[in-house]
Amino acid sequence: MRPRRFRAMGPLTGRIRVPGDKSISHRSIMLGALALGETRVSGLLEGEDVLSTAGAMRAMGASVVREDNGDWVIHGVGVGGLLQPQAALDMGNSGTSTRLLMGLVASHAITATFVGDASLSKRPMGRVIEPLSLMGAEFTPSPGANGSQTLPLMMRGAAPAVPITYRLPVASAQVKSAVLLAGLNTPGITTVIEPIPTRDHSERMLKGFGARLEVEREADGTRIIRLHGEAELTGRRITVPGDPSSAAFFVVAALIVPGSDLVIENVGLNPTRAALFDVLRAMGGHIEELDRREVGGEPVADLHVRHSALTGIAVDPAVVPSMVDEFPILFVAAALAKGRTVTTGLEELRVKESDRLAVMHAALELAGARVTETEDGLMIDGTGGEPLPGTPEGAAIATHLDHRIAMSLAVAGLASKGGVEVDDTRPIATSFPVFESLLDGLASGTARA
Ligand SMILES: O=C(O)C1=C[C@@H](OP(=O)(O)O)[C@@H](O)[C@H](O)C1
Ligand SMILES: C=C(OP(=O)(O)O)C(=O)O
Repeated sequence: MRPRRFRAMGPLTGRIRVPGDKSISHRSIMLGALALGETRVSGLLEGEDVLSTAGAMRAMGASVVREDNGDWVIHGVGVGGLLQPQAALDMGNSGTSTRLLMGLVASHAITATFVGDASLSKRPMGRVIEPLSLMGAEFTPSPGANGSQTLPLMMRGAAPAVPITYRLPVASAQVKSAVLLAGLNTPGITTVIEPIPTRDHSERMLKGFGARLEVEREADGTRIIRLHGEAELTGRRITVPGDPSSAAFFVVAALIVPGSDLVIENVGLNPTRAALFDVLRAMGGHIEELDRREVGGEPVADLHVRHSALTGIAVDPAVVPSMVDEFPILFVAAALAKGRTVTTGLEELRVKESDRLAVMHAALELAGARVTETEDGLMIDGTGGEPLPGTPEGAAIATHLDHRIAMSLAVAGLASKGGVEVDDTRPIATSFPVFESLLDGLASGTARA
């Protein structure tokens, strides 16, 4: 464990840049590993989750190499060409690696065992086991596994796999992507019906690599995604935009720390990801988009954020999929806002790296905030801008191997009287390895002015 007390510091000013998007980084490596020829990725997130994906793709035959200039170069095996891994695939803390790679393995004639850390080993895999079994894959729980739907799991892919039409029972980009990736090496057309739109990086990137994929939108917003199987993918150049889910921590920090005036450069603003910024604006946050442009086929802007007086709101549950990872940090903003913030429709937060409703409830209360937990959300009565008391001496926030809990409470510490003690900062490296150095740079005034 690596504990740390995060304390109030001066205003956040200057310009920073956050690392590459985690979702796009995973997919760059996976699709590059299935393509023919070279894929060159700049701005790849070098977080532990993405490195788990890189390790697995190497174990299945792809060459994945980091060059001295920071670019990552991938030489793929071609769709259908994945090799039998010689050892269990260690997915660490990463749900995205696990579920998407299960999709890839499902339509190859190979057997793979997936293992993960204590957090990942509790997360539900039934949601991918169901559609991938319909496609022909077979799953065997390892002896001693806790039930049949959690890691460790052994799976045997099917070749040829069976194309399916699958309606997503849960709004999940990971499940959608698992089925689409399995469809790549499946004869015929694999169809995913998505009643509630989720992040669309897989669709954008599959097309970019040359797959035939069509998206139809129905009047009620349902998306029907059809992927033509036995695809041929061709290597390409990818520039990964900055991760909005990482930028979120510094956006909220600048909003709640008096005097702050911060520019966060190169933030991905794909509409299926960016709802947090709209919610914070509706709460009174000054967040301005500068120089809107396209990077790697994704909308990007620099965000100019200034300290703001926030007001609590009721968050529309319709936006949940487009900010699903941002609720822990939104809860921190709510704890500093004037009045009550009400969130609903957040059942999925209970099956992330931790139960993010229960853990944020306990964490914010320990830091002195007023929080009520419901079945599907939190209600938070904010301080109206007054700093939180902070965690008492000798008590620490339990982060439960969840990077977003650790970073959210670190930000809460910046707006506290006595500081917030986080029990373990190590999980931060899964998605945002330079989080603490960026924060410390801002505190010491070394961020670029
Ligand atoms: O597809 C992806 O890259 C992701 C999808 C989301 O998960 P779900 O699909 O389980 O909601 C998100 O929470 C995760 O951080 C990344
Ligand atoms: C839920 C997350 O990631 P994953 O599902 O890939 O572990 C996250 O990064 O917040």
